Amino acid sequence: KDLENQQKLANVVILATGGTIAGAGASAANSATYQAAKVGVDKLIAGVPELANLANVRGEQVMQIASESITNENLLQLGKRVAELADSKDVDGIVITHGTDTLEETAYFLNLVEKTDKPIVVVGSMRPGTAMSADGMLNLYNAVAVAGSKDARGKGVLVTMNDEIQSGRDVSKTINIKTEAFKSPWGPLGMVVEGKSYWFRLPAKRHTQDSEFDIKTISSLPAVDIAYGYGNVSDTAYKALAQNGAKAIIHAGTGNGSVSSRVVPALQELRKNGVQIIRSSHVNGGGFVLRNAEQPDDKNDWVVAHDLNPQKARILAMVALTKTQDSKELQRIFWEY
Ligand SMILES: NC(=O)CC[C@H](N)C(=O)O
Repeated sequence: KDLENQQKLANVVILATGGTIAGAGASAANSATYQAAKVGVDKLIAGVPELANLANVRGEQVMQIASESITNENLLQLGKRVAELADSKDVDGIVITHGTDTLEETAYFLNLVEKTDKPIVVVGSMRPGTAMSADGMLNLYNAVAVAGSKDARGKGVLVTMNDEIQSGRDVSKTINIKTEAFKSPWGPLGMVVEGKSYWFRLPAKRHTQDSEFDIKTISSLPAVDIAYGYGNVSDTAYKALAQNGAKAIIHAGTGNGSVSSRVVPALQELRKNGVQIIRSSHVNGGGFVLRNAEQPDDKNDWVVAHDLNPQKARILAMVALTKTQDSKELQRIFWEY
C-alpha cells in the first residue's frame, strides 16, 4: 500500500541554498536576531514530516549562504542544476529554499532561463525555524504542494510565501519584519491552503519554455550595476561603475525613473562610450517607467525598465546582454519579459 502511494505521488527535489528558512536563533524569542544559513537540507525536510504526504521529497544542499551574498556564479550554478533536474524523467517539480533578501532576483533569473514547464518554486521564510510562529515550515509545505501539482506546470517560476502563490517575475520583498513581506504590484496568482492550490490569474510575460534565453548556453553574466537616484545626487557613482567595467547601469530612479539634471550629461556621455543606460524606479509600490516620458530616451538611446524594479532590471539586463548589445533589442526584451 505504501509503495502504491509513493508511486502515485510526484517526485520533488528541494535545492537548499541557505537564508532564514535555514536559520537558527539563540532562543524562541529571537525572531529577528539569529544567524541565517545554519540548518542543512535534510534537517529542514525532517522538520516537516507532512511533506511525505504531498510528494516523494529529496534534498540537495547546493550552497549554504545568506542571500545578500549571492554572486552571479552562484546564480549560474543553481540555474544549471535546476535545468539538469528539470531534464530528468524522475523529477516532477523543483523547490529552491532561499534567503529572502534576493529571493526575487533568483526567482526572476530562473524564470528567464529555465526551459521547462515543470514547476519551479522558490521559497524562504521571514523567521528562523527556532522562533515562535516560525513561517518556514508552512512556506516549505506549500512550496512542495505547488511544485508537486500538475496545475502549476507552465506558469513560470513561482514563489510561495504567506499562503500566496506569486509570480517570480513580479514578486518583491516589501518589508523585512513581517511574514506578510512578499508582494507583487499586480497581485498574487493564487493561494495555497492545506496543501491544495487555488489559481486566479496567469503571468502574461514571456517565461521559461517561451523564453529565448537558456541557462545551458550561458557560461557567464556581464557586469551590470545599479546607481540610486535622490535629491542632490552626483554622477560619481555612475562614472565609477562604468570605470569598473559595468556594461549596463540600472538607474534606480526617483518617481517615474526621472534623472537629476546633475546626472543627465554623465549618462549621455556613458551611453556614447557604449554603456547601456536603463531607467527604472525605486518607488515602493512598483514603478512604471515609460519611454520618452520624463527623459528623451529615443534621443539619448537609453532603455526603460517599465515595471521592473532596479534589482530585477539588473537580472534581465545581464541575461539579455548575453545575446545582444543592441539597445533596441534590449528595449524589446524589457517590454516582453
Ligand atoms: N529572511 C531572510 O531570509 C533574510 C536572511 C538573509 N539576509 C538572507 O537573505 O538570506
